[in-house]
Amino acid sequence: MLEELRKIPKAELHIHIEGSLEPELLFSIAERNKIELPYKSIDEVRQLYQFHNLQSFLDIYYQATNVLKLKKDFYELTYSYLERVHRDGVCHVEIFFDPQSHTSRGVLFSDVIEGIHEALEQGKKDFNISYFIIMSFLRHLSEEDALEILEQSLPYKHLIKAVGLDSSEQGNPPSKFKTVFSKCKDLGFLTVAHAGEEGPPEYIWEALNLLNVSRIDHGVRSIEDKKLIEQIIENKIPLTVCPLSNIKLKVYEDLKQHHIKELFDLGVRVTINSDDPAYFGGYILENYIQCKNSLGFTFKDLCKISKYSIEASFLSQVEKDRLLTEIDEVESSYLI
Ligand SMILES: Nc1ncnc2[nH]cnc12
Ligand SMILES: [Zn+2]
Repeated sequence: MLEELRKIPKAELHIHIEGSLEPELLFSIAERNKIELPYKSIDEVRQLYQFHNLQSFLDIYYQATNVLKLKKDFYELTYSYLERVHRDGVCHVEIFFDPQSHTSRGVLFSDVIEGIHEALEQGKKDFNISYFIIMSFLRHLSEEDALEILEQSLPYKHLIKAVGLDSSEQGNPPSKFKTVFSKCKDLGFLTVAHAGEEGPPEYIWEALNLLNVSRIDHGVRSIEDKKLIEQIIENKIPLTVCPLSNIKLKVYEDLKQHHIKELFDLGVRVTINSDDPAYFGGYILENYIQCKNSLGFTFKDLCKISKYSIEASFLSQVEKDRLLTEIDEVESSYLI
């Protein structure tokens, strides 16, 4: 079954490229950039990856991000991720990057986006993985800061498909970013937002009604609001769920308690993603496998979830139809 799961063409729609920085790469880039790390070994770093909530993770994530300085670093980070998920059967990625966490340290916006973009182009040639880039605003910063980075991004607008909203959720509701999201829409960007990871269902309502998002990132706390679930089902709003992330960040104590299967059974278009795979114990395929093992998803269910990931992507309908047919072929060859 593992081999069959690997073969299902999947889209990954919720991956922070900075969250794919494996300790090995962290050390090698730090050495190249002559940055002294506060840890001595890879093992010591991995031991730090015990989190009790989102903020305890973000503190370590932003610290590690500090080693990324040059275009070459962003290229290497992104290409390593693609090399890795190619083995998981990923055919399309929509990756987040957090420009503010780099430009605030003096890194050039151009180096960040060009490094990421060139790696994605190379990955398309080498692994046949298509892509879109999503620029994420850091919600713990002000809306003025978001407007400022939006301004800096405009020369690279052709490389950015959508904007998102991430970082510390509690106390930073989507409504804080209404103006910048409205400006982004006017400029032609699509929009997504993290909501209902740790924050209440009200934040999901705000993301839908005030930011007009195409997808909700995480969204697991929608289960607490019956009306919201009805709305999500009726309007076919996809949720980009990250099961192993939710366990590592203690949204749930155990995968068996996760609501993804309940949401799926209700008819919500859930997708399975990795979020920050270098920190959370698994890339996308591992998330699929553990959902199957802990929550009783069948192979057919997981094919349906992959189809949701294609349908929820920003690909053209022609591209979607081609990939949906490929999933049908994998599914029927397994079920024969
Ligand atoms: N899981 C997550 N939630 C919010 N912001 C993030 N940035 C990176 N990972 C994140
Ligand atoms: Zn995320």
